[in-house]
Amino acid sequence: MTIEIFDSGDDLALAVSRQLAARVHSVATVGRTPKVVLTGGSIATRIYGRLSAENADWSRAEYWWGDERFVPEGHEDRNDRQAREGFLDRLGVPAEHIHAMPAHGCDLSMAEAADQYATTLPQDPFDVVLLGVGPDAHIASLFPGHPQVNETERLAVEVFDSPKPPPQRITLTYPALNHTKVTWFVVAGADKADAVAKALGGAPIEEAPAAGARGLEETVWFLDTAAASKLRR
Ligand SMILES: O=C1O[C@H](COP(=O)(O)O)[C@@H](O)[C@H](O)[C@H]1O
Repeated sequence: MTIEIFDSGDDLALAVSRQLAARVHSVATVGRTPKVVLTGGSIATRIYGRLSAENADWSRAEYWWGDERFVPEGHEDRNDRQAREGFLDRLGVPAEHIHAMPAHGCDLSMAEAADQYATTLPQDPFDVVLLGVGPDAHIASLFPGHPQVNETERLAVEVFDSPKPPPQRITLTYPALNHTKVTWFVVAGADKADAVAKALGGAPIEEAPAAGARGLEETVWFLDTAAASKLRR
């Protein structure tokens, strides 16, 4: 596990966008399809806004989400809308490479929608899972004290009572999130400092869900100085 600390959120976003471009390029160069799991959240907006400046064949990659808000398609709260507007649409990524989670109004119950999404996940590990972290140390829509953190069978599950609005969501679980070569946490801001300190300080997943995510080959915490400010040196 590695921690990289940057002077600002913008510096962090620049570094992550460059490293993601390099990763996508290196996977594509050996003839594989890069498989990337996207996150929602504030720092993700800054990262996505920079990706078009990086020279990678973004259209070769396929994209999934770690979690999604169960609101209608195109709703401003959708994590897929954030990524589509940030880079997927701008860079012309083909629709068949974009594996968005089902939306409210899709004729499936939330449980059915979660199970249906699980069928879209690849058999091989993801190449990169990006994870934002909330001030309560949640990742994706795995929240402290919620039963989804203890799910060991289903790869995607429904959440009816997210403490952060909107309450209805679908989230990947640890068995899916951790089926990845690389996990990159992306965290900026002083309001995340306690969460980062807890997750890296060995708190149980029930208290700090971020503590339970890791890559098979690499786990990196990209932090700005504010988010890193409560880490013990
Ligand atoms: O609701 C969510 O929150 C987290 C973190 O968001 P932030 O704005 O506090 O950075 C995000 O990782 C997750 O994907 C999203 O649905």
